[in-house]
Amino acid sequence: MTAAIETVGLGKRYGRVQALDDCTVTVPTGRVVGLVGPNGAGKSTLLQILAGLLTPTTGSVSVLGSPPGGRPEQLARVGFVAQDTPTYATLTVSDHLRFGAHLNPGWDQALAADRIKRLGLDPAQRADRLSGGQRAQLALTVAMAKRPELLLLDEPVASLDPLARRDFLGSVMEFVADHDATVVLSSHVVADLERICDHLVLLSASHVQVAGDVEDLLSSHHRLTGRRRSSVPAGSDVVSSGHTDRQSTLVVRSTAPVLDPTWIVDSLDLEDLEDLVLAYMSQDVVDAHDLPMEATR
Ligand SMILES: Nc1ncnc2c1ncn2[C@@H]1O[C@H](COP(=O)(O)OP(=O)(O)OP(=O)(O)O)[C@@H](O)[C@H]1O
Repeated sequence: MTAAIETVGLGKRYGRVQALDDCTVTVPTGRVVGLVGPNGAGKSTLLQILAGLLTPTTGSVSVLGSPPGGRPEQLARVGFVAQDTPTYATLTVSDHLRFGAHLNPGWDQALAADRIKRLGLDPAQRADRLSGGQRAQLALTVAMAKRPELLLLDEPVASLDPLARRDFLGSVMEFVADHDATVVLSSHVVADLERICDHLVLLSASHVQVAGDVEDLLSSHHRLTGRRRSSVPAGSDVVSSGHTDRQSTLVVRSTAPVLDPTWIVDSLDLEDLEDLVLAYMSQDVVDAHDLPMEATR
């Protein structure tokens, strides 16, 4: 099956700034992807490359099996809402829908009109008189009514209050369920996205630190508790570590079960996802040699 997104060794340089480096990611179709990373990690750069708005400096990228951007048929398959949820200040809500219909051959007017009605937006209201949350919903409506196979949303909930955030994410979930689309949402905070994402790509300092289905990420990481200076189990990579005088607690990555009897091994669940992401994000990825313990690898 064709991947929704496939990048190999992707890099983007702006002058002296390496915004994205050696980024290799495969996202299967039908996933809701959380693209998570701190400020300046390269999230917007990656999304703009996927949308065909930026050309990479190195590497290759394929979106729905073709190079991004370029041909109109390819552009019609991808919806993109940029970070500042762009709308046209002096155009009304209904102008936006007319504009969308004019520019997009696959425009779904029924979907657009139904969403505007359900959101309680006044079709005659100018975009610059809408609240931030309403503007975000309008931009999302226009992107959804294109009926894209891939929807790219750059920090869509950053400026929304908790209620608007819930409504917005609910709309995204509904769209995914109804149209079998792939969605990528970026955020600084995994807590924003963990309710709806089944796949994560974690960018930090322009590199992909970890990527995969949430279920696989959780099952390939373990929390170990044991005597300080116990050996790190063979085949495990230490993601984070904490120590008291007598005890060490590690989060390790290991695809095989950890069978070392010197450690109590706990599996991770969805509640641990944020801590796991934070450990990677803070580049707390610890080399076993730095640990106050013997490494058996
Ligand atoms: N047009 C540009 N010219 C020069 N440098 C840029 C440009 N756009 C982005 N950068 C730099 O590239 C790096 C990655 O920026 P990018 O906007 O992709 O990160 P981000 O993860 O989306 O950040 P944020 O979460 O703050 O939006 C940053 O160091 C940024 O300063």
